[in-house]
Amino acid sequence: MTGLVLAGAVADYGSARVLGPLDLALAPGERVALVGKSGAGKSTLLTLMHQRWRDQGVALMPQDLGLVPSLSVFHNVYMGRLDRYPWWANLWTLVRPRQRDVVEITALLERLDIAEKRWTPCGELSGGQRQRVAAARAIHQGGRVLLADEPVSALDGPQAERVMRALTETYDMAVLAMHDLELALRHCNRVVGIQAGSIAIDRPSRELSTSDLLDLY
Ligand SMILES: Nc1ncnc2c1ncn2[C@@H]1O[C@H](COP(=O)(O)OP(=O)(O)OP(=O)(O)O)[C@@H](O)[C@H]1O
Repeated sequence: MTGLVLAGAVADYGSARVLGPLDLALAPGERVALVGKSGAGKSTLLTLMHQRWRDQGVALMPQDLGLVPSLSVFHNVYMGRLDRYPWWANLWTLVRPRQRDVVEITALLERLDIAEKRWTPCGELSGGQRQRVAAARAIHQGGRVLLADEPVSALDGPQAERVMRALTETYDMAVLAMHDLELALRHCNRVVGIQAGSIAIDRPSRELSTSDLLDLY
């Protein structure tokens, strides 16, 4: 499997440059923690990666999660694979889900400790529960690379560990915007630190401690 390259990435809002120009290459096996203070440009960079790599098999877990509140947990997770099935199969699933999908999605929800809410509408879940559903949808989707914007920000310690493990076990390549530096260093093998729209640090996690990253904040 080959890697992915983002070259000459630039983002402007009006006349203000908020990111770049910057280059970033992602090699197979790399799980990158994107760190930096609020407003540094992490979400903007993830958005650019999503746009550039859209046809490369990208799963996106956005900061706002993008769930449909009126649909059940099961159906929101199912949506990760909507484009794999014909329209009539998707429509049928709304009314009568196929047993094999129910079994597969239930197993995934059990892994993320949210299976008991399988048929609950997402609009009736807590923030942490919704975040686990969005993680399950990203895992169910599959693909070459995961882009996730603060995927465990609403979860307590053990839940965050569980979700980070599930995400990084599923995807060979990933870029995850993270605020919890210890969690980032434990689950990602490369750290890219963003400061004022530029790359200030780009090193393997094993060479870093949380104190090395504090200058970014
Ligand atoms: N729609 C927008 N219009 C104008 N400026 C924007 C817009 N979206 C983001 N910005 C600006 O771009 C910069 C980078 O924002 P971005 O959301 O990428 O930061 P971030 O590092 O992801 O922050 P956080 O950790 O708070 O999510 C910020 O200065 C922000 O104010």
